[in-house]
Amino acid sequence: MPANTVLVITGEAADANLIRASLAAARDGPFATEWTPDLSTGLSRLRTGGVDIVLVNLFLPDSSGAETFDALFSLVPSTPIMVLCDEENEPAAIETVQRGAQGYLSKGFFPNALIPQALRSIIQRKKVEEALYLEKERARVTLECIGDGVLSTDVSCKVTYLNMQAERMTGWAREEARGRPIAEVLKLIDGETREPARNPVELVIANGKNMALYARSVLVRRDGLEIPVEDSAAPIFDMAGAITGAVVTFRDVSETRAMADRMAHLAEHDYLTGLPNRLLFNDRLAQATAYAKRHQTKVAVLFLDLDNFKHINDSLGHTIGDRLLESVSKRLVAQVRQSDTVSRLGGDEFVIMILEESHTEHANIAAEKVLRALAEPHVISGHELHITTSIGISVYPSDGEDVETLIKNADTAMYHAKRNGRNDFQFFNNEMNVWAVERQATEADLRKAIDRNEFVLHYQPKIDLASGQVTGAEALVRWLHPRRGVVFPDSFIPVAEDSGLIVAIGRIVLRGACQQAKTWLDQGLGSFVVSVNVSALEFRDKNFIRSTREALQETALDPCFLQIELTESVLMRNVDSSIPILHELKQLGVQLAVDDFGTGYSSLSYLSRLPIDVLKIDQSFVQRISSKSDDCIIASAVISMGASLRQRVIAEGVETQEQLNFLNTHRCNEGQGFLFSAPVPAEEFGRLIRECVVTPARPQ
Ligand SMILES: Nc1nc2c(ncn2[C@@H]2O[C@@H]3COP(=O)(O)O[C@H]4[C@@H](O)[C@H](n5cnc6c(=O)[nH]c(N)nc65)O[C@@H]4COP(=O)(O)O[C@H]3[C@H]2O)c(=O)[nH]1
Repeated sequence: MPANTVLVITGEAADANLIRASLAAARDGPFATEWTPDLSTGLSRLRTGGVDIVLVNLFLPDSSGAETFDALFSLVPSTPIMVLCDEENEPAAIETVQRGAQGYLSKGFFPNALIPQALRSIIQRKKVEEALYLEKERARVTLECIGDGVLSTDVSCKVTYLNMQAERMTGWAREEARGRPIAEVLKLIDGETREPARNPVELVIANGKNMALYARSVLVRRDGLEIPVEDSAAPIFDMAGAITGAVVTFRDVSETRAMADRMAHLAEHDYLTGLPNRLLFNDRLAQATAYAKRHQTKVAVLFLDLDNFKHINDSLGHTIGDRLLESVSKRLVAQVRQSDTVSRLGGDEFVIMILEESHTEHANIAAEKVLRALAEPHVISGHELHITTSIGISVYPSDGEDVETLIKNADTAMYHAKRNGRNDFQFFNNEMNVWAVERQATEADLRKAIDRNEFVLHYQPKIDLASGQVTGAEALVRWLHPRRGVVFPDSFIPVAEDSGLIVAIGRIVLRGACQQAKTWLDQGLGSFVVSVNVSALEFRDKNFIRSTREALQETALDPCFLQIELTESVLMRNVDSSIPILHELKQLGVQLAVDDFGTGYSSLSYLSRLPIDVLKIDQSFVQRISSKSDDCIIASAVISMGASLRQRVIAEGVETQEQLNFLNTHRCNEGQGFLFSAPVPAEEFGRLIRECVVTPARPQ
């Protein structure tokens, strides 16, 4: 054990010797005793360090009384100082004890055998005190610096300590809070029920175990502000293992809880419209059907698909498309009751769950209201957008007992509503399922057909009614199905349009028709135009112009021999965006024809704005021509409309001589129909031309 160094500062050498002798006799270890006769040499010695205890006589040659002590204490505050005194100086010595001295030693005790022991214990106690002080200081600084609130109580749950963060969060100053019940200072409520929550400190003291706070705890600050908090409490035990109190630490989790709430909301809602997403909708529908089962009620599912959304999105951009979806979702929510759920499944598909009693009158009413509300123009960024929707409705339990079936069947019914002319609603029936299965099979077969190129083109001649010359040929696609044989376009074009496969099929047709026209030209069969039908989806496809150009280039066909037929409804659906596409096509050098003319709602002013070469009167008008029919008036009106627009007019579906006579009388330019020839394969068409089998038609 290293010797403890004792510095004796006294002007009396005899006293110093007595003490030295006393310490030399120490049995529990050595002392190194040093002596200085006055304060200044004492202070110098202390500055060099290594002194464990100072024994000082307050009355020195260069200093006297309390001043002596103060000078030493201020230099070495953590070194114990004992004052040496005689009876007469005892009051001054006692006073230094109040100023920080460890004690005093009267002259009569200098030789006492207990002195070494006493000094040793003072030295050790001072060291322990110093270590404890540092420990406590470290803990205090840590507690004041950390971002969590820390609060401790005694065993009766009275507050004993709050760190600075706890002061801020509770609104209680440490001094004010001390001694108050914890429930008053740390006031917690259940964030969900808003009932007071039992304070964790009370539970910890009762159970003697650590515990976490209730997950949705909210701290009510002294001024009433509510802060969501999270954390834990732990008991404090004394050395004997008895609980003396508890510490609770808590942290402001407003941001993390808000973030968690946001994440939970996002997981169940559509980011764009804020409506419940598919996940939440499915869950609500499952609950609603379970309720309906118990109470023998019904649930209707309305499946909505916006009719022209894709086109608006493609032509005006996604920002406007998004705003339109927001506008649609607001209108949908406004049309149904609060107990119903409107959800966006994605894209332009929405579903609505309607709770019914025993009938489906709410679904009926809601569908009608939705159709009306959505058809009102949506004004977005200066554009007046018109959109309609098709709605399919399935009803629990008759159309399905589970969520998946109900949505699938409502979707199928929506499909039928769309096919029936859009802007309408349709209840599901079981026959639709058979149809849906067939449709699926057709779609799957069509995909294979594209890969295997199972398509052929038939050509139907167009005849100049005055000269009887063939002026052109309409290319009409046929599908050579490996099992079903020849499939006509009406059976597969709608499926191809709905599935988007029409774009690929259209390319095959376009290229095939250009190739055939070029072959006929090269064979010297005469100069006539070959026309192809182009669906809405192809026409609006951003690559349409490019693939038309490529087909012409690859086949080396002069563009003036190609005609693109577009139905009136395709053109009129969005005239503003149709016009630039039509102009681009015209720039390529191709001809443009309006198919099924008369069935849409084109006005003359619109038509005059379109760069159209040919109007094709829909066959329904032609076929109703008879001597007494009023339809004759329409047919003649359409012919004169074409003439006034300086466009060639072709009558489609000419079947009888009577119709032909009528058309000739009204100076219709061209005709097409079974009277001249049905659509035929390319070789046969070539033969027809070569052998002049097509009957020239002269007015009779
Ligand atoms: N009752 C009657 N019908 C006649 C007469 N003359 C011709 N037809 C038929 O009327 C349809 C005329 O074609 P469309 O109106 O463009 O109507 C076409 C067209 O909209 C569509 N289509 C045909 N080929 C294609 C194609 O390659 N692409 C696209 N997108 N659609 C096509 O399928 C529809 C039906 O085509 P098809 O079955 O070939 O039916 C053809 C043709 O065979 C007649 O005198 N009387």
